[in-house]
Amino acid sequence: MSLEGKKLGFIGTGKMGSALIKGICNAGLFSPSNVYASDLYEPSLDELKQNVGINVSTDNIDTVNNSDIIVLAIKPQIIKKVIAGIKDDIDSDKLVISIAAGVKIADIESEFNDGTRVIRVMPNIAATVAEAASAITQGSNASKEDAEDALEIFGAVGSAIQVTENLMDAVTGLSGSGPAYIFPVIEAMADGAVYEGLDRKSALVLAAQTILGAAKMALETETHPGELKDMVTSPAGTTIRGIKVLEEYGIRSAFMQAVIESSKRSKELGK
Ligand SMILES: NC(=O)C1=CN([C@@H]2O[C@H](COP(=O)(O)OP(=O)(O)OC[C@H]3O[C@@H](n4cnc5c(N)ncnc54)[C@H](O)[C@@H]3O)[C@@H](O)[C@H]2O)C=CC1
Ligand SMILES: O=C(O)[C@@H]1CCC=N1
Repeated sequence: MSLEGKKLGFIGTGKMGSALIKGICNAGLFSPSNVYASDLYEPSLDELKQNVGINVSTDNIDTVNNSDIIVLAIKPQIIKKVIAGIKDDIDSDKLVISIAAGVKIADIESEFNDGTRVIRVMPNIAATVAEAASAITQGSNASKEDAEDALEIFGAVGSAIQVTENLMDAVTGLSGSGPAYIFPVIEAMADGAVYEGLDRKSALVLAAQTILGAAKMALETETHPGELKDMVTSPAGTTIRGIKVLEEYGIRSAFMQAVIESSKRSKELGK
């Protein structure tokens, strides 16, 4: 196993860095003693040290020096500044993984010293519960083994595929941002049932489980979603009344447009 004996570092332990650290440690892919993380915000480091047992520091150089693979989990807007602070401690033995939305591999590589191995990944927040959908793409100095390592890391917290870099903005608009499109759907569906008299707790459980079940069917039956929808929709039944309302509100167009706009923003962040 190519990850054997390797140490994993995270620069940035905000929402996504923490989600990945928790998911990866829970999956048992790395023991917490082989995981290092740094951030400027000490409470998030303390939480990870206490609850997960990883090594933490407020100095990014500690993360770099202790790790073979370094995940940059900081905002796209500060990635250049953060790289400037670590680049001279990164040699060709280390692999850098950026999860920053929009930021192109060539722009990351140009901030590092020549020859730095870089992989770009777009994960999502469901890494915390080992259900992330991630796509990876390989930089010009990264090897096939580096891509395999990245697929193994992100595959341990969900499913991970490899794409060409020109598709990373589409992935960002779809699965990177996607959980945030679905959480309000869960809340809104539950609201409908609360309106009809169901208690909030039961409504949220049923709404979330309904989305989980529908997603699992789409993945496991490999049946077209239209056909799955037809399986639920009885002639003159209840479902078609609900579907008519969703169509009247332009639900398909709304979701399509959300993915397109988010992808556009990802492209903007890369400029
Ligand atoms: N939140 C999400 O669902 C997803 C986020 N991403 C990407 O992940 C990256 C991080 O996003 P979030 O975790 O949401 O942001 P966040 O704001 O929650 O976390 C960023 C962390 O970086 C820390 N930080 C700031 N300056 C630093 C420095 N100089 N050195 C070390 N740490 C520093 C902050 O204190 C903060 O804890 C972004 O590039 C984003 O595009 C990618 C996929 C999904
Ligand atoms: O909203 C964002 O910019 C980040 C990237 C994908 C999900 N969250």
